[in-house]
Amino acid sequence: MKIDLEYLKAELKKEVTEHRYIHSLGVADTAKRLAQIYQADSSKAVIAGILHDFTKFWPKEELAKRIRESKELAQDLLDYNAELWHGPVASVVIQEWFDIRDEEIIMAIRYHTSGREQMSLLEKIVCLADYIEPSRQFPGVDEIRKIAEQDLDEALQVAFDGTIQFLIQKKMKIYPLTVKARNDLLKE
Ligand SMILES: Nc1ncnc2c1ncn2[C@@H]1O[C@H](COP(=O)(O)OP(=O)(O)O)[C@@H](O)[C@H]1O
Repeated sequence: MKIDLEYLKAELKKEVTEHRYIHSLGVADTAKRLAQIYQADSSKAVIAGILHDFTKFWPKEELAKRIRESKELAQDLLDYNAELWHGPVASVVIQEWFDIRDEEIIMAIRYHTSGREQMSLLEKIVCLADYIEPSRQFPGVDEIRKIAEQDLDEALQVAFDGTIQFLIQKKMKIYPLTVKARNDLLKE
């Protein structure tokens, strides 16, 4: 794929904080390494990693508007945590801004926070990379990093368990796709 990564990074830098920029490059790096281990397309993994949080700092009203105006995005997102909105919106925005038309990249960005049932290999890789990239620090992250080297599905399931536990602890609504994603990984 002929996409100028330096251009994507420069555009990302204009949209996000320094911390988020470093996180995004960490996700790109980790996704690349996971793609090498699990034989996915590493150039797609890098592009999705760089761009997954592209709209993270857009105002909530703008994100909600983009979801309402989109025929591609699930409208029920609007009934849940606004933290879930930036991935789906970024997956639409990158099509317009960068003419990225690759469905695998688009879906990996769209579902990087929630996951979903029947995730593709690239979706799993980007979602897990977001959880374990080097600047992430939370209890248990090293254990997930270890599992990630051996078993992609198990590592992602443990990551979703952590997210679900976090939401329960905070008494927050759980967007059901994450539960579905987690159950699906247990079945596989
Ligand atoms: N199923 C879900 N339902 C509701 N909120 C969720 C769900 N999954 C993740 N979140 C929220 O999204 C946040 C993580 O977003 P994420 O995109 O992974 O982080 P980042 O944007 O920092 O890479 C969690 O802290 C949680 O608040």
